Amino acid sequence: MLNGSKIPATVITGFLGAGKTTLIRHMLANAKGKRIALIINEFGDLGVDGDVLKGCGDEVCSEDDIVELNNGCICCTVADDFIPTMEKLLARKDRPDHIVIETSGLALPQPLVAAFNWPGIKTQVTVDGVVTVVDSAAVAAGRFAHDHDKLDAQRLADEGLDHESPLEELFEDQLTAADLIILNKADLISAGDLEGVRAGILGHMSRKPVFVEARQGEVAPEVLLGLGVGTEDDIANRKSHHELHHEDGHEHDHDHDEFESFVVELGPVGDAAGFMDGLKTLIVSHDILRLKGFADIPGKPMRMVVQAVGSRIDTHFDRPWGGGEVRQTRLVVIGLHDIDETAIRASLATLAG
Ligand SMILES: Nc1nc2c(ncn2[C@@H]2O[C@H](COP(=O)(O)OP(=O)(O)OP(=O)(O)O)[C@@H](O)[C@H]2O)c(=O)[nH]1
Repeated sequence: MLNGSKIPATVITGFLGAGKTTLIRHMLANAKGKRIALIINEFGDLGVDGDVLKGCGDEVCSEDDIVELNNGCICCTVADDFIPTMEKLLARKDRPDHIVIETSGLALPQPLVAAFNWPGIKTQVTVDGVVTVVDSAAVAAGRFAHDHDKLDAQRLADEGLDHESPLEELFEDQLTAADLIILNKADLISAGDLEGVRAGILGHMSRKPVFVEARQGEVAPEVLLGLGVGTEDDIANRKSHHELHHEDGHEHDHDHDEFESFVVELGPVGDAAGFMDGLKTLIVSHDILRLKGFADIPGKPMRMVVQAVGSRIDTHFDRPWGGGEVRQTRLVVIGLHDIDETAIRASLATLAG
């Protein structure tokens, strides 16, 4: 098959809460009839992103076109999950015009992009480009720069491990793979700080990808789709820390054991405002990296979406609870491996009342 007739696939990566789902929602709402298939991978097993996207009501994102892979990070389940999913997608009679893959915020894009070199895939699909979404406000606040001193000390003591924090390493690996970098959340910082973020990223890179600034993931689909890079042919030049480490002869599996996630199920939240205040304190005191899900607020016909990235919390009511649907509060919590799950569960139960 000629290159021109391959289906283009865009890989959207970026750390937890950077704005990947927001970017995809905006893209779908503005896709102008282009038939897009979505593959969504999440670290926590609650499937919030898929649910948010299915709830958007756009014609281009019918439920049939959304495949959720919630069985761990896509980079570790390429052979078992991703390849079979792609094969099924390609076997469909109504093949999509474009495939968009949202990786989990903890995934390394490299193994996923490399999978496009698998024989059954390479002849039919090409990676149009890797888009890395950056939470510019979090970068400006130093979120990815040596902020986990305890863990760093541990790693420094262990000769077998890299000497960077897991957040910093992952952030760099996701940038290393990028063809296009979206400096998202530009609304939260000054123009000067945004310039600082751009310069800081550029200073760490040997390649020079394209940068686009964004607010609320608002990037025109023509900018995101149609990069035409064929990234699978260049992925060997964009190695992750993990791959470089292996080349040095170290045996250290990339298995996400530096991060932990769990789902908390609660009853109705009596005092929504008090709950959010308490949540903010809890997030800071336990260094929760990401918390998201849905809450049942008594007296409200709609379910409330809860989105926390660091101590920033957004809430909104997205849709009415369905007729046969059990009203329930369900939150996924993600943190570093030593996160105190028992204490967090107990505090959340107390806060919900
Ligand atoms: N202020 C501001 N908030 C944003 C922007 N983009 C996204 N958000 C908010 O950030 C939160 C996380 O956004 P998501 O799109 O869910 O992020 P994500 O990268 O898909 O998150 P994970 O899949 O959990 O890694 C949500 O509350 C969004 O509304 C932005 O440009 N500015």
